[in-house]
Amino acid sequence: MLEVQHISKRYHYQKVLDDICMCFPTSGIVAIVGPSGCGKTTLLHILGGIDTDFQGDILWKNKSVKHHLTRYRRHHVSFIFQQFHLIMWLSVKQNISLPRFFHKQEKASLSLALETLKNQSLHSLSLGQRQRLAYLRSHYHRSDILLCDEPTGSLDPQYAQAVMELLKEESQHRLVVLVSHDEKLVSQYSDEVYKMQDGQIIEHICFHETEKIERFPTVQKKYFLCHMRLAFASLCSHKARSFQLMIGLLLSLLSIVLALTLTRHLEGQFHQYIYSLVPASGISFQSRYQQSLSLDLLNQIKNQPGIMKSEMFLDDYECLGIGFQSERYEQSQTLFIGDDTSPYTYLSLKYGNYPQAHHEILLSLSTARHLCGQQDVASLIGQNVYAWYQHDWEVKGICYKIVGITNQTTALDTLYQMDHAYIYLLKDIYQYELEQVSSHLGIVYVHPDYHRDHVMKQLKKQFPDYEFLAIGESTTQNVSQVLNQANIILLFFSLLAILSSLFLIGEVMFLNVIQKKKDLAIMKCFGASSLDIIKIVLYESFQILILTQSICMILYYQLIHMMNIFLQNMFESELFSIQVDINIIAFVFIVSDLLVLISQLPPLLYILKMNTVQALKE
Ligand SMILES: Nc1ncnc2c1ncn2[C@@H]1O[C@H](COP(=O)(O)OP(=O)(O)OP(=O)(O)O)[C@@H](O)[C@H]1O
Repeated sequence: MLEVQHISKRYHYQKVLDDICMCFPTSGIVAIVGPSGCGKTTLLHILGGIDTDFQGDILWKNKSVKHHLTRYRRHHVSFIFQQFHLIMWLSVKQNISLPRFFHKQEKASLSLALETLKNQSLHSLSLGQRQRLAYLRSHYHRSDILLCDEPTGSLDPQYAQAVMELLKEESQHRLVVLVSHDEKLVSQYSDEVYKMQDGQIIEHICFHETEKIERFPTVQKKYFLCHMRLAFASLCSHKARSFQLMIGLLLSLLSIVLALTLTRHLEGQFHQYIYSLVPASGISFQSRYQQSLSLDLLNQIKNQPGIMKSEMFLDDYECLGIGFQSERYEQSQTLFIGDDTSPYTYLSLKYGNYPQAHHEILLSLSTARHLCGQQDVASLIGQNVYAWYQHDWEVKGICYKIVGITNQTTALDTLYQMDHAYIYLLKDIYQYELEQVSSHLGIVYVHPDYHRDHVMKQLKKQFPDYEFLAIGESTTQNVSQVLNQANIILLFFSLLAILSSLFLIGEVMFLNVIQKKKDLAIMKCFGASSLDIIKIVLYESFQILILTQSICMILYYQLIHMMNIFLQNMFESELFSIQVDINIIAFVFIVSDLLVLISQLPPLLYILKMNTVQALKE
């Protein structure tokens, strides 16, 4: 079944194998003997398909396998190495069953007193125990060919005999190729012997005709979970490094999800905040020719379809705020009030009624709370407050009666009153005629059922001498622009952070592969293909990533919750609250998965190019 034709091998200028031709039986023990350095191990590596750099050909069932050595090795060969080649970061049990991670095999019974060893640490095993372990591992893959390099070298005579007995039994069902210096054991157990010297076969002795049994390769199946388990064992073998890597990755993932969530949500909240300062239904107007506005004009505009309220701001009068102080204005006792004239018709009332007279006012709920301090807000109903106005350095107060409190929380403290009420009240205390009122800026509010742009178009048509502008639009645009720029900068830095930590993962995995290349080569000798190795390395990275992403998710939820509590305490309002954004998490996690995949290219390329024989010798 197995045949090698004209095999030659050079190491630089040294010819190690010189035109070797051999034909092996299907079963039985074939020994290769010769002095040290004659090329036995090199020949064994070529027979096993782990050394691919040679001249000549290998035939399996009369077909050349020179170009399919990986498949040939995985399906038909297993090894017992002179240096045992155990993987120190796997347990005794995992080492013995290594082939089962890559092949579907029946579970072999533990013999050779290994039952007692399986719970021991690998480091505590003696040389003999390790060799027995190496034997048992080869037993787990019932391959067609078992290649043994000095399988009894480290065993005492009693165990050496036991191993040879087992190999003899094995050789009933498969071909056992044995390299040994023990002439007694070789002559006692071998069916054929090849003698080598200086890289050549100098003698072939056949003791017994071996029976040719036709064997078929075992059914092979790869398990996702097996790769996962090996990846996890590898991850645990360098806990401190994995932990550091996870911390770095966690910080960058967390910073990017938080940065994106904050910018995305706060942008919406800023817009809401701006709208609460400058209502989205407002249109400001002024004369194109700098003429003063009149109450007549205001009433005309108010009668246009879609207009809820019109108001004008007096040029030289400024509202300073409200307070309970009736004698004189004192800044410390006065609550600053925004120039809000917005209509109250559609605001829902928490307490009291809508104003029926000029000196009656409504307060927004937040304003009422600020004004009454510790007291119950309902107690404000019916109370008098003084609104202080300034004109020509003269401050005068108007007495208002609080008749109601709305449900509104407003960004600026706000009072609502009847149309033009303050103009009539100021007229009385400052003693001016309505005709003398000077105002250059007016404002109209559009009914919620109407579209502001349409109403503005109509107004422009009806009042061509006046200029109409949607309130807050340019502010909103400016804020959007600033927020967008901040977004881009934040994104850029977060991306840098994530890229550097992913680069770190790539680098760490690359070092990991270099450090473990011997172990990976051992896996290759026991049935792992390059793809299996690649999967193990990839799964290890993804285990780190998924673990980190899970922690990141938990911390993200907690941090958002804490931030909301902080923002609510700071602004004393629920206006600023950040929502957990699953889309952002999904987006960041998918991008990081892709980047991890890309960062794994260098280690994966290294695995593909790895020289198994060289790696085994390290
Ligand atoms: N990677 C290598 N680079 C250069 N020379 C090598 C390399 N590996 C083996 N050799 C040389 O090839 C020759 C054959 O080595 P090999 O290990 O096959 O001998 P061997 O017969 O198995 O020896 P032993 O019985 O002592 O194990 C030796 O001279 C060795 O120095």
